[in-house]
Amino acid sequence: MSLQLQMLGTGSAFAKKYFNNNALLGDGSFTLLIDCGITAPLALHQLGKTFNDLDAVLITHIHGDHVGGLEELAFQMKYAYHRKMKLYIAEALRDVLWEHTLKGGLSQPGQITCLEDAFDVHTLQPGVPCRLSEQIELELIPNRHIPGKDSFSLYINGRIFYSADMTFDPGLLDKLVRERSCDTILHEVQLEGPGEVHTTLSELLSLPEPVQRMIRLMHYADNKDEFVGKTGEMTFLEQGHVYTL
Ligand SMILES: O=c1ccn([C@@H]2O[C@@H]3COP(=O)(O)O[C@H]3[C@H]2O)c(=O)[nH]1
Ligand SMILES: [Zn+2]
Ligand SMILES: [Zn+2]
Repeated sequence: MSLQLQMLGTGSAFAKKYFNNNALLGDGSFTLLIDCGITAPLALHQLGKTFNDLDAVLITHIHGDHVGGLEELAFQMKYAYHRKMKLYIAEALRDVLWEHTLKGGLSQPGQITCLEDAFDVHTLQPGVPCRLSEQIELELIPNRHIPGKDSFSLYINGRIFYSADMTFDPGLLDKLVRERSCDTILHEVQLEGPGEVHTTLSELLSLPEPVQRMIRLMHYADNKDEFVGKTGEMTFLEQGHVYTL
């Protein structure tokens, strides 16, 4: 069963050539937006789409390049399209998203006073697969990104790993490939410098070649073209292209 992946953007948080690393994942009759960053409204517009073309949005963690477009999404759904967008979010992120990110802009006494007034909220528990559509099942995997902040990777249809933002975790990748039938890895990459809160290209290059061949790189800096041909067996995802997974 194949899925379609179209990256709204493939850029790092500070990239200017590329939009924020947000993705459209579709099964033909259902479209999920994975993360909705600051640039998501413009990126979607440039692909000739609107928020009304989406069925649901999922948030991996609370950083502007992953949640900064949610206020516009919620307002457009309420005042232009007159419906609520389904929001899939880890239970651990639910209150943080409202209290620390969205409340200031979205709240309107008597109209929008909580996250549920703005979205059709579906909370997810890590490790518990959730069926989003006939052909999309998704599980949250807690990852290490910013110490002390919750953040999650995604495991889709028991075979596709979507790292979101995370530090290098070769043990997790090895386990997914060896024990959980993983055949596709969509992985963030920091091309230069120490990883700190991300996974570096040199760390990914230490993985066995068969694992590298499963990896498509995303969340990269503006100088990505300098690294074409220097990524071992791994290839770059390009924003806007439609991939069949
Ligand atoms: O301890 C920290 C926290 C953050 N940052 C930067 O801020 C960005 C926030 O979005 P991001 O997670 O896509 O990328 C992060 C980094 O670029 C950092 O370098 N070190
Ligand atoms: Zn990011
Ligand atoms: Zn982040």
